[in-house]
Amino acid sequence: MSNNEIKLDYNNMMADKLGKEHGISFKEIENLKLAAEAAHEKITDSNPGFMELPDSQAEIVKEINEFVDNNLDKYDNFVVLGIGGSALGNIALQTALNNPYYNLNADYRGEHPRVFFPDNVDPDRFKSLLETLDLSRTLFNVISKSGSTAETMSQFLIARGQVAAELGEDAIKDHFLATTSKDSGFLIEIAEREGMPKFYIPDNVGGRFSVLTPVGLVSAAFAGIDIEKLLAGARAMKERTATADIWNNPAYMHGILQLLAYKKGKTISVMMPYNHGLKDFADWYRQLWAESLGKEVDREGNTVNVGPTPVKALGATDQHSQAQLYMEGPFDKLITFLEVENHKQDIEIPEEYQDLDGVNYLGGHSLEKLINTEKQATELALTKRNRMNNTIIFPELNEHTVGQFIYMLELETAFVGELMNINAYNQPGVELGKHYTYGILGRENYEDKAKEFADRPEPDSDLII
Ligand SMILES: O=P(O)(O)OC[C@H]1O[C@](O)(CO)[C@@H](O)[C@@H]1O
Repeated sequence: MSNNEIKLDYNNMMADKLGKEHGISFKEIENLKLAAEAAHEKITDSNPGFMELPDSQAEIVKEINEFVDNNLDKYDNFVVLGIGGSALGNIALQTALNNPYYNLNADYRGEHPRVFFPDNVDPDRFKSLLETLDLSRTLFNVISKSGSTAETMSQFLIARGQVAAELGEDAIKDHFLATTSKDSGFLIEIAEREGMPKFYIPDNVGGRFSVLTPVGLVSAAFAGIDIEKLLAGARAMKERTATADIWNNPAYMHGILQLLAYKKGKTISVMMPYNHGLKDFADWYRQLWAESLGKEVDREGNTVNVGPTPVKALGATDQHSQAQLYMEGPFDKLITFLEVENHKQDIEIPEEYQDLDGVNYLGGHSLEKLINTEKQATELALTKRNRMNNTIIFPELNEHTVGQFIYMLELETAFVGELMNINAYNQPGVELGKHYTYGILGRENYEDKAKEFADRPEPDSDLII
């Protein structure tokens, strides 16, 4: 096992640690062996688009790196306009792999631009960003697979309007690039009309599985992240997880444990990194898990209404916010810790106040020692209370380990989808709310939704207090 390999420690999921009621037996895992083999076969046969990415991106990586090299000196700011799968992976990569103060400190950035992910359509947040940036030194990457997401297209229209007003219509092509489907949606049409540079999202890769396509790779490369190493990490995990042998496949084993936990009533899957750099990967995981596995019907069309609820937490911060609930509340959670053995930097706690025993024990330790000890202490405390927990261990946080992690979680999601006999690649449940918005805002062909909204029952004022 190489030093740069992430590992799964699932000791604290097992019945010998947690007791029969709350733990999992080897037999329960073994009983899923045949189902796992069948799921493995289905996945390998259908070969979902995300599985090809570690091997198929060499050309596009070259193209992205060339584009970045040719454009670095033109921009001080790089802004991602996108939401959901078109933003979360980008944010997670930036938080995990660049210095936390990258945007504030030119020494950390070198020749690379500041990066911004407005993500939401909160007017205060977006207007303030545009007021803050020098638009003549800003490149916007408009990312939308469908090319029609209301939030992203609104952000684009506003930013486009301001660039055109300040710098002229001819400047649009120099300040916007489009990352979208090659053959469908409105964004590709706009990009062509404007002469904007374009990167394509493969049709067979869904938004939440797309961080290793230009969706995540372009902003990462602009921010100085080594995208070849990222893909090499994904490739290493792809090789490791090519086996149907659940005992040697961390993606499948984590998936099986999550499924067994769900069946035992632990319907909440908490991801809790003890490393601030991984906090936005817990957010990325939330979308991946929720949209993929939260489904009304199974593959045969039977109503099943299934799906674990993914929750993000952060150690040590949430020890002072959530730990009470995790320790003593309902037995409805499985906690996956993310631990980084060697942090990028460390800092020693000075030895002061030797006469104060509530403070003096800290001196001489480092913050890495403190945060990793707190993780181990929380892990033991939870285990003593028969609370399911397991850990994905990163030897270090770097492109290679992050690439492994992304691929592992994506494969795990696809695998659990197969075991649950649901389609993990669609998200029909998000449409109705979008359609009401279209109708209310006057989009053509959504008049029935506008009418349904207008005709909705008046709220009972007695119930508004
Ligand atoms: O990339 P797009 O098409 O703008 O979609 C953004 C997000 O919206 C969703 O379709 C949900 O509304 C997600 O699945 C997707 O990641």
